[in-house]
Amino acid sequence: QSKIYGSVADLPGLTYDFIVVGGGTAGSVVASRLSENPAWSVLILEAGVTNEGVVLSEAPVLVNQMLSHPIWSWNYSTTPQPGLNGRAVSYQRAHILGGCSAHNGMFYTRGSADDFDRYAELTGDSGWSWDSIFPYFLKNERWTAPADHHDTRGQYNPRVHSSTGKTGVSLPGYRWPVGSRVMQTTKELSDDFPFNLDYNSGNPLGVGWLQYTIGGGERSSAATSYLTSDVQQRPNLHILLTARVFSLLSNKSNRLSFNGVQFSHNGSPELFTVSAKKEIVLSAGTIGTPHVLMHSGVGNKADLEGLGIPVLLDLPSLGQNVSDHAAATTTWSVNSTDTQDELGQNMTFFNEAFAEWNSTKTGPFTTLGITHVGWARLKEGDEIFKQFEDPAAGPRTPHIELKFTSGTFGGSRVGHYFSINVAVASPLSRGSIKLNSSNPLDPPLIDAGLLQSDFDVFVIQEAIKMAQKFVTAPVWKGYILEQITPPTNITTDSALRDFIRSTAGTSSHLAGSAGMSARNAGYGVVDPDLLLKGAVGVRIVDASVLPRIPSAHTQAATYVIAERGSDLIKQAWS
Ligand SMILES: Cc1cc2nc3c(=O)[nH]c(=O)nc-3n(C[C@H](O)[C@H](O)[C@H](O)COP(=O)(O)OP(=O)(O)OC[C@H]3O[C@@H](n4cnc5c(N)ncnc54)[C@H](O)[C@@H]3O)c2cc1C
Repeated sequence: QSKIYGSVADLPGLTYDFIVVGGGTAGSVVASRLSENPAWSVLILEAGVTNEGVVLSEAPVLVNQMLSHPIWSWNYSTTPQPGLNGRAVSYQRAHILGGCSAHNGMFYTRGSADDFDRYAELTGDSGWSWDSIFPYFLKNERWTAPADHHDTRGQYNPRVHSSTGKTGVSLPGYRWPVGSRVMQTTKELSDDFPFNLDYNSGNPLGVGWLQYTIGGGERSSAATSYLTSDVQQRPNLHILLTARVFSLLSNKSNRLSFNGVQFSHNGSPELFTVSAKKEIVLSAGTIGTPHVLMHSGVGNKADLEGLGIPVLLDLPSLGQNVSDHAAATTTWSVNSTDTQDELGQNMTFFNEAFAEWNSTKTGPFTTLGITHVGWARLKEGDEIFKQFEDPAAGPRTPHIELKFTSGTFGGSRVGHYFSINVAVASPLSRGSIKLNSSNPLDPPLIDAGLLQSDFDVFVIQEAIKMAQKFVTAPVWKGYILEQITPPTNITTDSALRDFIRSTAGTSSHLAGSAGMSARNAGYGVVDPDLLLKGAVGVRIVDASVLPRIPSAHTQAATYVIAERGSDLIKQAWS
């Protein structure tokens, strides 16, 4: 008896202790944890569709096919980005139970200890420090053998992992040969690219084996790891899919208090209302959460008034301070056919690999072509720091990310390649989420702020130079044939910066639109307990509360926010 309901009429009632808006990465965790208490009733309202049987989500290698399909996406675009020479870029957000964890790149990267220590400092709550958060990483993570069961000694540090959590994490389960060249480079160019046994230890600097949210050869999403069939069958947990929340409703009291949620179902124009006896937990993500709140009358007063939305709470920080990891790619053609490109060009190989994955969950379908990831800092004392304040959280925090990829990164191109996708790990750029109209069905204005700061362009420029240095190690001789991107006729820094602005894109890591701040701060959206400032009844638990984007892909940080957020809710109501 799955508690996923097909219609509003089938719901057991219209009042619950907790209503979780958004069954995404964080929302799935919160609903799962809160419904551990059989005395509490929990309802998830998720706008997207089921994750059941979606092979493009389950088979790790098929993620790009999933991303090109509109049914599992909100199909957003950014506003024209001045930092990208005015280009507007497509902006992925998942429209499926499990949220972005069900269609992301599965990188499992926690960030630096400094990142979390800075959260503690910014919020005045030591509970967000690395040491305090560390047990939540372990509570979330279920370290798993890679799909090929290879000997993983020397590829990670077991002391910083846990095999008893929920979300499957593993090393690559199919070893593209380029991985051994990357490892050899850490020996041949060890000053620039030292090997790091485990970048998830709190000190990510160096090059290490990539850890993925993959278990048993399949993607492990928040839905598959926290909303398992036994959890879904709890009598106190209820899930309604294709339920699009329009706004939160306030009740009449002295203090602004929200206790209702208005939503549509299956795209019908009829609006329904459900009530929360204890709390509404907003987990609609960095775009969805401010969107719902602004349509509820919360946000920048002038902006809301300009759209004719009655203002209940003037909260100018809502939707501000968002950031992402802008990224660009360097690509070389190689003297080998044994790269991941082969899957896109050799149908026999593709079909055999798919059949292998279907029968044993092994083979090339169990991973992406990325074998390693590197994290690096700009040179200490670089001239750039005279012009810009260093945005990195501390000395263990990278400015640069390098993703070492067998094949083209995230796309297709005829031939065989090695790529290094580079990203700004600690961006200075900021963007915003704003409403476009008073119609809750209209997408918001998404300004991801990509490369808005010249500092971030400088970081990508230096990262591309690092990538080019990487392939000068002797081990690449005879393997690398020709540099494809950036084109070799780019010989000056200013031409390189032009290339970056005209080709760079997003990592889809948008965070920070409802940032945490200290209780007494005159800015921010939630307090350190994740409660909406200036109102009662609403807590925000998702990537929007990150006061700074971590120097890492954002799902691990989202998982720990959700785990700690669930504990904060339990403590408040027990
Ligand atoms: C393409 C892509 C690749 C990525 N790759 C990686 C990676 O490799 N590693 C990594 O660590 N991170 C990655 N990320 C980022 C990471 O997945 C996200 O930061 C994280 O999952 C965000 O979690 P969340 O809970 O904040 O939001 P989400 O997971 O987006 O959850 C929000 C949920 O709310 C629902 N929702 C929104 N609005 C409404 C509404 N009005 N009514 C009802 N429901 C609503 C959405 O449908 C969604 O299910 C990637 C993201 C994307 C998009």
